[in-house]
Amino acid sequence: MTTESFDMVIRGGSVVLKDRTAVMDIGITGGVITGLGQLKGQPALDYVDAEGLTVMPGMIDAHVHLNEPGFGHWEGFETGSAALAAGGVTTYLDMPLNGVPPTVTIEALQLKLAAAEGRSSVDYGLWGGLVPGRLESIVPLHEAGVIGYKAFMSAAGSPGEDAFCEADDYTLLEGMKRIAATGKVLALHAESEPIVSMLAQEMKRSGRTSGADYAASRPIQAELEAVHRALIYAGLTGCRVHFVHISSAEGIGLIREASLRGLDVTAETCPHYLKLTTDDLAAKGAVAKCAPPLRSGEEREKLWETVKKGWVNLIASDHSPCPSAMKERDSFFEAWGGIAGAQSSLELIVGEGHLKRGLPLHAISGMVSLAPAARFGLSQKGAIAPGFDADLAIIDLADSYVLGKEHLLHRHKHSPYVGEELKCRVAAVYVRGKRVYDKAGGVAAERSGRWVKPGGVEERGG
Ligand SMILES: NC(=O)NC(NC(N)=O)C(=O)[O-]
Ligand SMILES: [Zn+2]
Ligand SMILES: [Zn+2]
Repeated sequence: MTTESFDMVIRGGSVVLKDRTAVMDIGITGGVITGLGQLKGQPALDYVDAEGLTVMPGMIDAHVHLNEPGFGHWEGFETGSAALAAGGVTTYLDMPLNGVPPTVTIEALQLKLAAAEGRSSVDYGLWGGLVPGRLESIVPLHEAGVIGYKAFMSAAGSPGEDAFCEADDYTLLEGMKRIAATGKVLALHAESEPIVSMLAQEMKRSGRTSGADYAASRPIQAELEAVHRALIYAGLTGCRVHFVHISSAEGIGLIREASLRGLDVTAETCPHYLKLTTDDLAAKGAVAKCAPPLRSGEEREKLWETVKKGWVNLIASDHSPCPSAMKERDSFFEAWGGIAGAQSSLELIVGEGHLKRGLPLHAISGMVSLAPAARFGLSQKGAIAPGFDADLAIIDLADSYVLGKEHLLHRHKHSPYVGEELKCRVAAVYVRGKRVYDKAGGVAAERSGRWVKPGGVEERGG
């Protein structure tokens, strides 16, 4: 493909395509990839030298909790998106529950959009919520352009008074029926409330409140029971379901089997289940607390096997930040559940998956970029190919470093990955052809992230 003159050519990088990696140039015009291949001799206004570096599609982080409106003191669009940009993320999908109010009505969606406008370094989509008593919001939220809907099958931790409630079985079934009619996806936190609340009560009653006790109170069976039930509901209602943060190989296997039987279901896991284990709960404390909890080293390796077999559809951070003091509680049960990992996902997965375990880069890119774009209808995004948005993460595979608090750009400087060696590093990030981050200069002052809706990009403001 040729063009008269590019706005920019990124020269000589190892470019990660859908099915292979190859050294080539990327020509960009008007924020879109317009040339790919050997572009030497073709004029451009600007050149970027990527020789010796790897150019991946920017990560699309499908699972991020930012806390605006209302709880910007936990995490805001500016700090959260800065961390994401530095981590090679070019689009993120914000979950509906950690802002106040939660995104369960059109009014709340408008508040979320107003809070985000002009303040995000990278593009973003917004999830709506499925909660009891709000079934009437499903269609208006769909029409307004939410990515899909998030529901919890066990109690959801959410800040503020106006809490985001878990869906009872009636809400789940009726909600799934209505969501099916919109064609959108229901993202499910699948843990059985009866199992986890019964076991948590037992632990707390007997004074067992360590990290290991917390993990034991949310066993893999809780995940499997909820996945089973939701798969049956998906079969009954025809609802497309995306299972977020699956923590076990068995859970991934159940979802994979159901998809082979014809259900429209996908599975997500997160970098923390692929990097950390229950040992880290003792070593690192509640910064490593999340739900479902971290699993054993043996389980982690079983999960990697499912990744290698291509059974995991996508990987997302589940960045769920909080003030650091909320991680410092005597009882593990009282600490905030959520891992602040936004900045490290891509570096971790490339390091652990490609550099350590030999997974090809295009397979990683498939899980972190192409699959989320395809699953959630972001047709302009997720691949390095002509006609796609020039959303790119340039990675230096030889630049390993130990993550320190000083690197973190999100609001509260804790992460379970502090002190860990990351085997590669994001060198520069482009969103629609604009540089939003580079290692030397940090995050660009101009915050040009836009709201993306399934089926296209919403132009808001300037
Ligand atoms: N309120 C949250 O951010 N919850 C999240 N917390 C985790 N994963 O520990 C989640 O996705 O369930
Ligand atoms: Zn969840
Ligand atoms: Zn989450």
